[in-house]
Amino acid sequence: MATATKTVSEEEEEVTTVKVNGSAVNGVPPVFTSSRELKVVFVLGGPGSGKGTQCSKIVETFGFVHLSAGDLLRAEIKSGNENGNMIQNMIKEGKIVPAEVTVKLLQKAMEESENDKFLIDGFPRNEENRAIFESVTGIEPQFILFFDCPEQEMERRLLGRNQGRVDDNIETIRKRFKVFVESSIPVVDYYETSGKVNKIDATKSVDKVFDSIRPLFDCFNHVSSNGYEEELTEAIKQHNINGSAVAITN
Ligand SMILES: Nc1ncnc2c1ncn2[C@@H]1O[C@H](COP(=O)(O)OP(=O)(O)O)[C@@H](O)[C@H]1O
Ligand SMILES: Nc1ccn([C@@H]2O[C@H](COP(=O)(O)OP(=O)(O)O)[C@@H](O)[C@H]2O)c(=O)n1
Repeated sequence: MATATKTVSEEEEEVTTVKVNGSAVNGVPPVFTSSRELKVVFVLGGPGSGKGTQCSKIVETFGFVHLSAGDLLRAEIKSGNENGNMIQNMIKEGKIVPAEVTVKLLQKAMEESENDKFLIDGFPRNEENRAIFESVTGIEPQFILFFDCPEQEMERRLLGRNQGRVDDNIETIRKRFKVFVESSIPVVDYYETSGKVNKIDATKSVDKVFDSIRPLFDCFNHVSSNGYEEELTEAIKQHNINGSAVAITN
């Protein structure tokens, strides 16, 4: 009689062979257990550049799931998990939490969701974030949204944010800016070499910023006869022709 119980070897097989987007990294297969073809967009930019604000609008209009690495880490502190104290101290100091912790939270959130389109906000924040995410999930991002904003404007926004965050004070803000320039900009540079970065002028009004983002997401809603990949490539090309070729200003 057939039974629902899997043998150990069947379970091993499932974990190592049913994987997202396929490829093994350095010969080690990804351990992600979902078999869905997930589409991921990374949303990067300095603290206070408006990432979360725009992610909410993209979710409303294009049906993505918003995963904020910072929000997931803050929820972990609240949950009373053993890592909570360490995470709290890192955030207070504006430091980047070890990638295994953050990747595990992102992975769990993606596996628990039934959606297949994710905006991953505030991640990868350094090379370690990027490499571990890639090796664990096997996911290559569709593209990167990079919010370009001068520090003076980000500082003004953060000091007015009023969300009671332990890191929105001038001392920690300065540390976060330094970490952003030293650790996060190199990740943007890395993706720039494969033409995946779409720089957004984040100094404009919320609605104007969204207008400049919108064409990059249209292809997720209506796929032309050329197919989704071609439509996305064309949208990225047009975005760059329209005066936003990547030139990091920090
Ligand atoms: N385009 C904008 N112009 C002015 N203020 C903005 C703009 N976008 C966001 N803000 C405000 O700036 C603060 C930081 O925005 P937020 O989306 O939380 O940034 P991030 O997620 O990049 O840290 C918030 O108080 C938000 O309301
Ligand atoms: N990938 C990430 C994202 C956030 N964080 C931590 O969470 C803090 C807040 O990040 P956030 O993305 O919520 O906020 P912003 O700094 O973008 O405003 C960072 O300064 C880091 O201490 C992290 O360690 N690793």
